[in-house]
Amino acid sequence: MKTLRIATRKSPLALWQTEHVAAALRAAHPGLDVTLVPMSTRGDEVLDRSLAAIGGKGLFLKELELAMLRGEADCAVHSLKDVPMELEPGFALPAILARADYADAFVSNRYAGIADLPHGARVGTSSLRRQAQLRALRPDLQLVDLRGNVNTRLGKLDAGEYDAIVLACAGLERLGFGERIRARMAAPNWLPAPAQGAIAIECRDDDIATRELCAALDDAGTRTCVEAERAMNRALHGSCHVPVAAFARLDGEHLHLEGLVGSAQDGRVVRSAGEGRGDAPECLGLQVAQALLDLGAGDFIAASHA
Ligand SMILES: NCc1[nH]cc(CCC(=O)O)c1CC(=O)O
Repeated sequence: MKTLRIATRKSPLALWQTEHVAAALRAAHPGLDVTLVPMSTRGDEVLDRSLAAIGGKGLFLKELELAMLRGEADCAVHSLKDVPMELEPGFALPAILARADYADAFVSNRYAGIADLPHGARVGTSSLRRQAQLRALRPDLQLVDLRGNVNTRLGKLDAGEYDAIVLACAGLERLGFGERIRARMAAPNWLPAPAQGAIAIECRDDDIATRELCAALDDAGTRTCVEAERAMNRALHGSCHVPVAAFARLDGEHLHLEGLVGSAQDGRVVRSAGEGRGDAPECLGLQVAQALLDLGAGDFIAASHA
């Protein structure tokens, strides 16, 4: 019997997502023996500093990639929004699964939505993208850092540390916390992280057998949309240092992309949108990135790197 070992982070969300992929792989390939290889990453261990400060999202991938290079795992499962725009050389994404809800969630024990928050309310989020959009909507809010996994963040909200927090709907739904979503924060008023809600499988570029097994789970429509979003972000030198948001949807052959770049400092945002063909998502990503730069997005990007 063939076996496939999947490396995963140990957070409850990562484990849920990897179990989900493992079940789908078993269903697609009866007789395949799929096992999990749970691992700790630096991104999970260092919780007292912002992700941007300790080196960005690649931290969640590195240990898993090393395990694949050492031959201890065949592939790894990630939230695609945590995968850097430039994949490490020698690796590929043989499957991007059908996207779950892409939207963010307003979560609070007292208020129904952003508009209900009293003046100066404390809102927890460490995402620069969420901070920039919150500042643009409500300059009076007090934005407070909030790291840790989804369960930890909900725990801090319940302990009264925040009036509200913002999380991804997908992560809440997957962990069975869907009823905690007080309001969906969705396009066009509020944009998600590029690829939010999409799960990806990563493996070694030269591991053809693993690539073929995983390819059975690929969702072409999701891949098209997230390629446009990621191409836009890449062209803007997006990382977690720069507040960039993007959302694409495919309507037949037409691909629509909305993008936003914000300033985490002062609540200024620039937005743009474009339409293109579903067979050329990167072109559309570049086009919307250029439109954002023409509107002055470069100033925010330069300021974030200063
Ligand atoms: N930043 C961590 C992270 N990475 C992916 C998700 C949600 C699941 C997804 O986007 O598929 C989350 C939690 C959150 O932002 O609330």
